[in-house]
Order: sequence, then structure tokens, then C-alpha cells
Amino acid sequence: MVLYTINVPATSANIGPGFDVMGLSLSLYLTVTAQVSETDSSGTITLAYEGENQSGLPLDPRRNLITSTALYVLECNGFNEFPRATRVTVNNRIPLGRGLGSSGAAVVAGVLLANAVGQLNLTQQRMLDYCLMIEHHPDNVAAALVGGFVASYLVDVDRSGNIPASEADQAQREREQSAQAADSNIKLPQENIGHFLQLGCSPLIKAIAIIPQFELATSKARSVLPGQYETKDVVFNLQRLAVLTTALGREKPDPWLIYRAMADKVHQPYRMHLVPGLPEILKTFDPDNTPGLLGVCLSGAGPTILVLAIDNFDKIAAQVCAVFDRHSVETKYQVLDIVSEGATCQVSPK
Ligand SMILES: Nc1ncnc2c1ncn2[C@@H]1O[C@H](COP(=O)(O)OP(=O)(O)O)[C@@H](O)[C@H]1O
Ligand SMILES: N[C@@H](CCOP(=O)(O)O)C(=O)O
Repeated sequence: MVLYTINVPATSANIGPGFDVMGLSLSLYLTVTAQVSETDSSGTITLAYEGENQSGLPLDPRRNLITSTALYVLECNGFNEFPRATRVTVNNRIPLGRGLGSSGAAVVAGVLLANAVGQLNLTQQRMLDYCLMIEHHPDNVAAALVGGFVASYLVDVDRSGNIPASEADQAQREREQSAQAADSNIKLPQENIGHFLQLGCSPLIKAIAIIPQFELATSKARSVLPGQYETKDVVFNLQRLAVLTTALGREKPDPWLIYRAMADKVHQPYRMHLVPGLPEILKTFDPDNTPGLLGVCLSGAGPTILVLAIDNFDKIAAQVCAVFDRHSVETKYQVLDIVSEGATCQVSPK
């Protein structure tokens, strides 16, 4: 038997003004192991989850986001199924639907899984193409795949055809996948859909994730965004984003420069009503009244709050949790490192 161990970090996307552009990879992981039989070439997949964060996730390999992604990549590369009988075990520490990139991590894991079991030798760039056929914004998947503080953009791409979709609730995904099953026309990604740059991030900076104990589907949090924006709001974000890309990499982070650069007028204002306490949290904390704090924003599509800080991590987390508490929102928090390494796949014969 050959054992593959895939680790994919959680991500926090947007970082305020960088909607669908910026992502940070965090020290919280999705781990997928694949035990591949050397004797059984039947292609049977058994799928099991260990630990928390699995409620309601499908175990049918064609409906599960990790294995359906892997099957899509394998099918694009000439396999109708897994090449050999494979036992897939998932241990997911990334909470689902909280704005910490669980779906992006699942997609990245699926692509790495296919690459491993099919011995496809895909380059990182090509793996990103596959990820972007499934998750339609590059910020989470680029950061999860390559690691660190990552800026990315996406070229226009035709995604019609037989492709799984990550930005869907489970029921929607199942409807799409039934339609895809009837459509045997598998859609190969174009080359070089996504482009990215890893930016500097001071090792002093940690990410405090304050995680409300309710789920907010990314699809729902995207459905509330307007189709058009006023020029002044777009300029507001562009100005801040340009500064933020460099400000986080300074050896000695400048709290007020970062704090102001993490303001946003493109997505957070429209998502306020989805996260009780968010308006108060964004207004209340700043580097003067909260020593150690650099900036505060919605993590991804929410409901998690991301605080970047260089000190007083637990104290800051407790203060943010107290605001949620006043809004009757139960929370947990984690103080996470920003990790420079992205997704990995290790192989060991067993
Ligand atoms: N480890 C996983 N295995 C299978 N499906 C997953 C996994 N992680 C996430 N998903 C799918 O992605 C959905 C959450 O995606 P999304 O709403 O984008 O939230 P998030 O902000 O966590 O990425 C889950 O409801 C589930 O359908
Ligand atoms: N840019 C996207 C990011 C979604 O991230 P997630 O972690 O909530 O899936 C958005 O803001 O919609």
C-alpha cells in the first residue's frame, strides 16, 4: 500500500479591501490521507471523516467536494475513476462556512489528491488552474496552495461543462452534480487562469480568528453584494489595497497605517446584517484603544472576524468575543500563525 498525506492550510481572504484578491494562509489544517492499494485496481473509493467539522458532509465520492474535485481532475487526465482502490480519510480542523476557506482547502486537497493517486505530475500553476475551475475566486485557493500572504488575479474563463462547484450550498451542489452526471462533456481548464504573487508579511504578525458558532455560506454572503459600485468606493479600496500589500511586510509594522489600510467599502458594508456585532466590532477597536492590534476585518465572507496583531492576542480576542456575547452570538477563538508554506503532499510506502 502507498500512503499519501495531504495538508492544506485554512485561509483568510480579502483582509479588508482586497475582495477576491488577497489571502493569508493560517496554521489550521485540513488533512487528507489516501491509502492506495497496490494490488486492487478496481478504483473503489472509501471515504471517512475523523474528528469535528464534518456534520452533513456527503460520503458519496461523487458528491463530496474533496473527492468530486479529485475525480474531475482525474477525468480531465484520462481516468474514469481512481486508478486503484483507495481509502480516503479526512481530518478537518477548519470550521465549515465560517470564512476560513474550508471549501477552498477542500478543493486544493482534491486537486492534490488526484495529482498523487493519478501520478499526474501537475505543476503548481496547473493545479491552480484546476482549483479555479471549481472555486471561482482566487483569493482562498491561491493562498492555500502556495502559502503566505498572497495576491492573485484571474483571467476570464469559460466554466461551462462538467465541473464541480465549491460556491454552492450542499443542496445546490447536489443538483449541479446530477446535471453534470448527465453531461459527459468534461471541461478541461485553460492554461494559466490564475496568477499570483507571494508578498512579504512580518513574522511578528499573528492572526486572531474570532469564530462565531454559526455558519454563513459564502454563496449567501456573495448574494447580498451589489452588481455595481460607485467610483469613490472602488477608489477607496484601491488606495488602501495598494498600501496594505507592502505595509504588512514591513519589519516593524506601523499599526495605524495598517489599520486604516484594512478598511473596506466593497463587501463588508453589505454583509453587516449577516453578522450581528460586526458594525460595532469594526467601529470599536483601534491601535490606540487596543494595544497590539494592527487591523480588524471580516475574514473571507464571514462570519469570522480576523484581527491582525503583534501582542496581547488573548486579551484582544476576549474583547471581541465580549462584543459578540452582547449580541448573543457564541464564539470560539484561535490565535494562528501566518504560515509561509502552502499545501503539501507527502508519500510513504506502507
Ligand atoms: N473538508 C470538507 N469536505 C467536504 N466538503 C467541504 C469541506 N470543507 C468545506 N466543504 C464544503 O464547503 C462548504 C463551505 O463552504 P463555504 O460556504 O465557501 O464556507 P468557507 O468559508 O468555510 O469556505 C461546506 O458546507 C461543504 O459543503
Ligand atoms: N472573496 C471571497 C472570499 C470567501 O472566503 P470564504 O473563506 O468565506 O469562503 C468573498 O468574500 O466572498
